[in-house]
Amino acid sequence: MSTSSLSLSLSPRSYMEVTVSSIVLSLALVTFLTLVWKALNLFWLRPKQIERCLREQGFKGNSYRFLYGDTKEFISAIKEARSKPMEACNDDVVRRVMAVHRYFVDLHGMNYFTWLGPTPRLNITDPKLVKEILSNYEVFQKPTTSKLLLTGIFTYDGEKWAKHRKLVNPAFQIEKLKLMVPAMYSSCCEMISKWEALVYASTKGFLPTKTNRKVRKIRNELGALLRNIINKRQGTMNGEDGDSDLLAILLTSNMIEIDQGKLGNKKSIKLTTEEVIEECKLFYQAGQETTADLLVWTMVLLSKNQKWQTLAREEILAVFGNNRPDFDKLNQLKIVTMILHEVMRLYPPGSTLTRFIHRKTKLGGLVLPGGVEIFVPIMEIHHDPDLWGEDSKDFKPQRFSEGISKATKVQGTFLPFGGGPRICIGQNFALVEAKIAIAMILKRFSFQLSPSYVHAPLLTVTVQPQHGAHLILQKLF
Ligand code: HEM
Repeated sequence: MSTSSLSLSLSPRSYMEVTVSSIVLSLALVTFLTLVWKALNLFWLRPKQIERCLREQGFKGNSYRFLYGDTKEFISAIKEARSKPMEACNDDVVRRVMAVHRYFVDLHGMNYFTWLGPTPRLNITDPKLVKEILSNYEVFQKPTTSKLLLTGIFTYDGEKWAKHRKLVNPAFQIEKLKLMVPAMYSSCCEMISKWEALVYASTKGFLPTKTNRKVRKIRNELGALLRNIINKRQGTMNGEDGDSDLLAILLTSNMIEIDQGKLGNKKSIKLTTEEVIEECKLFYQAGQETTADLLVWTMVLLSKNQKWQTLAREEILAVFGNNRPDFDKLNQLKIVTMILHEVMRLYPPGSTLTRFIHRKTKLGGLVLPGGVEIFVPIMEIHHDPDLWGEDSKDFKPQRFSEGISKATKVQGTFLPFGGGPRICIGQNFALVEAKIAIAMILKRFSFQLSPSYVHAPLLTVTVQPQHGAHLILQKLF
């Protein structure tokens, strides 16, 4: 039978069915091949292309391995750090806290890149480049990984971030912070009363000690401080009207007027109540751990350096006497401020900053391909002897005696709160809270490390003492 006689024998209907099914088949094949191509591009060709580009610009790193990247190295470096005592890290805090980073520095030098699966992560420590990254928030955006953990202004980008930041800013202005001092004070009072009760209990035989001492694992209570302050209905505590907690202030002060342009019309915008609550939840997450860490490391370092503990206490007594800490006098706490800065230099609660570039970007003399994550190791920068001097690993608050700018050889290298337009919105809040807490603690107690304390700083989300902070508190009067 000839072909022409076969085609003639098909009815128009069955001819259409053959055509439709072949179109469907072809479409399915094209879709499948497109997906395969996309996957191949995403998981192989693109990473390899980026790798070539980074090597051409002088960066070193492992060759990209399909899908895994450097995952195995990440896991084993973290495991090893957790299991080792500080002495095994040559007493180098950075080596223990930033184990993965140091592993790659040892392997490739400071200009290295690693692979988070198929995403390359580029280490940048040059202060000029860091400044450029932090200033240009529209190009250097927050990576998706950070968006998995948090929501709110911490993770937004572009216009949404700008709008939220503008609306939330007023709640953190000095005038508003002043209103929060009573809430901070009463939260600290609650914590200190608890500690006093425990110390008192120990003298009644609760702990078989002769003096009124008690070993406290203090970090959890310090963490609870911020929880109270964010939503503590102060009401009329000091004869003041209204609420003075952060949530209330945010709800009442989050309205701004924006100019509509030519006609000079003004339009008011504000966050919805849900958005305000969302932001407050973020403040718990972003502020609680970080501030607790600042306080806990301050107590650990003041325990190790009794001279500074005494100096700080003397200053606090000279400034406040028997009165409760008040906002205007907090500025007079020069020694306490130096101590807090030095603690955040050595143990920055957020030890790294990360950004993501979506498209080809110029950075200093480099041209980086899109799809690269940038990694700024704050703790490494804070411990760099070229920036801070040969004594960079030592606790020396006096380096901040003439302010931050004179403490370092290169400006912009003290980054506990990040930098640029996205600098920590809660930095003044955190410092006021920390000063009040430290002032109240130092007035009531002296403290030292317990023999059971093991110095083991570790990076979880923030830099924390792996086995807790075991301190012996002694009531002063
Ligand atoms: C010692 C305490 C604190 C430290 C060390 C700290 C550190 C930081 C750092 C390093 C950043 C920048 C992150 C980045 O650029 O990727 C940041 C941002 C932020 N922090 Fe803090 N923080 C502290 C306390 C607080 C507190 C108490 C709050 C709120 C009550 C807060 C709220 C925020 C928010 C909302 C952002 C995002 C700002 C934005 O992207 O515009 N932080 N913080």
